[in-house]
Amino acid sequence: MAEQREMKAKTPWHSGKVICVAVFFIAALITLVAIAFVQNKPIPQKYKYGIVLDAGSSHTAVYIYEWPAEKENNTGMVRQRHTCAVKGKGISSYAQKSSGAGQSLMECIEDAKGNIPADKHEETPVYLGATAGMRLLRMQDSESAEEVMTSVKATLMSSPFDYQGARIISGQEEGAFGWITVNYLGKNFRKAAGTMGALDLGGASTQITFVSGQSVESPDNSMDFRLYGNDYQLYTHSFLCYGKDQVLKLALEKRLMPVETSLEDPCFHPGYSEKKSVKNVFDTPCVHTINKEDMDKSFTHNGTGNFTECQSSIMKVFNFSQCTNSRCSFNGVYQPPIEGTFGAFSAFYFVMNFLNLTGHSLADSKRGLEVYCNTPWDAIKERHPTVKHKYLAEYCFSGTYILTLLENGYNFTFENWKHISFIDKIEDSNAGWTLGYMLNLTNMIPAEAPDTPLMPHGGFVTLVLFLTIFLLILLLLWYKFLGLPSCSSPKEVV
Ligand SMILES: O=P(O)(O)OP(=O)(O)OP(=O)(O)OC[C@H]1O[C@@H](n2cnc3c(O)ncnc32)[C@H](O)[C@@H]1O
Ligand SMILES: [Ca+2]
Repeated sequence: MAEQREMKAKTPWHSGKVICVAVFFIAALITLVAIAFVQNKPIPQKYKYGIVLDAGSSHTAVYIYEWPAEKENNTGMVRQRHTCAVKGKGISSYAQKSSGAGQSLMECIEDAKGNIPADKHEETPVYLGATAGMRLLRMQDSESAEEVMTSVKATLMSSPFDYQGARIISGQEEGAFGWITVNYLGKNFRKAAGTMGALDLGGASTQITFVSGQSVESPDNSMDFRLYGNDYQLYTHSFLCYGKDQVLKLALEKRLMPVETSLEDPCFHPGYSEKKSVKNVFDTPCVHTINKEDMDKSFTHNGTGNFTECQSSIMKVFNFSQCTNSRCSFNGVYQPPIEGTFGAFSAFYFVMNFLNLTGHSLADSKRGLEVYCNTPWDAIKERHPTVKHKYLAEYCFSGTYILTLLENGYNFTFENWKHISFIDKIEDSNAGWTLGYMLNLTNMIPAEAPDTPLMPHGGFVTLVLFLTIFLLILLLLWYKFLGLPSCSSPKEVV
């Protein structure tokens, strides 16, 4: 008996208690591994969607955004899922037949239906923001502007989406939301490095927006935001009539007065010659009104292709003579000194990208344009047979305008020119005001930084699993080298 007891004491695996403990260990281990697997398994992601229609002066674009439902307050989580370009011109071109404005959106609304899961249609907000084209129409004919807006509202309200409004946004909003978009996409709000200014060149207006170290002197140019726990005072200004289509009319107006039958233009290529109607130049509130007789005339627009002369003629569209603030850009508009880096998008990008000037210094850009503007029109057409005729004819003018606006208008220098990046998209999402507009209206940018857990959930579960296995191994090693702690009473040991 004594021998048997001794044997059992030496081979504790035979002890009922040990078997019991081992069974519990193994069961606990299996449970832990199972929990870790289940918790770490990717849960099917739930997405939310939002639609913004950018009713610009030249055209309307529909943007569909998507984001993971539970992460909507994190910077950089919303991305552009899809875009649809509305056929035809901008909604302001439907002034004489307002019902056509709403009708023109139908195709892209159908397209959006196919791009968002049907069960999400009802909860997907849809917004429309109209910009400078509608601002001009409102100035010219407020009744027609109202009718056009009523028409687009009706179309959006009849869609299955959650209609959240259609309005003409202000120039300050256009500038500020463009700034929010580029900095949200660049994840700059939660970085110490600071933010990026935004430069937007549309067809009818242009915006400049940046954080200025100096206090903004004029209240009209100041916008305050508190985002992710930081305060930003923005300088922003929108120049109505200084988008690339309207500014061409301003430049032509200066050269066309008094109305002649032909016009020699250094901003168009040598050999370019087209008959145009005077009405096409003077049909906007951006230029002076002329008498009806002159309005019905036409003129021949001849190119002479000279960059330096083109620049001098473009300088005439800016007024540098009056400034009631400490400093101004042009037309008496206050502007603090340029600071930091800038993202330049829309036509800034389209034009500079076409001219292959997105990565060049200001001096090289001027040299490039000198050669380009002087190239005969026939050679240009031959080189770019597929490019839209209107764009192609105007790249010399547009490029020269961009350089003049940035250097002489906004006071960029040869030195800080390199801080401008000409951008179209940031990580597959277009730079523009629409994303910032939606983020703001859906309260997706919190004023205070959301609390973030120390580590992601998956990491936490994995860490707990590893620590448990580690403890189990320690326990086994302890048993192997020191034996099982005795369960018998001290009396028996004695
Ligand atoms: O902001 P607003 O002023 O309302 O105008 P928009 O929103 O319609 O203006 P866009 O940025 O869409 O375009 C700016 C201008 O660039 C023109 N544009 C678009 N694509 C272009 C391209 O590939 N090359 C040259 N010009 C282009 C367009 O016709 C406009 O005149
Ligand atoms: Ca625009």
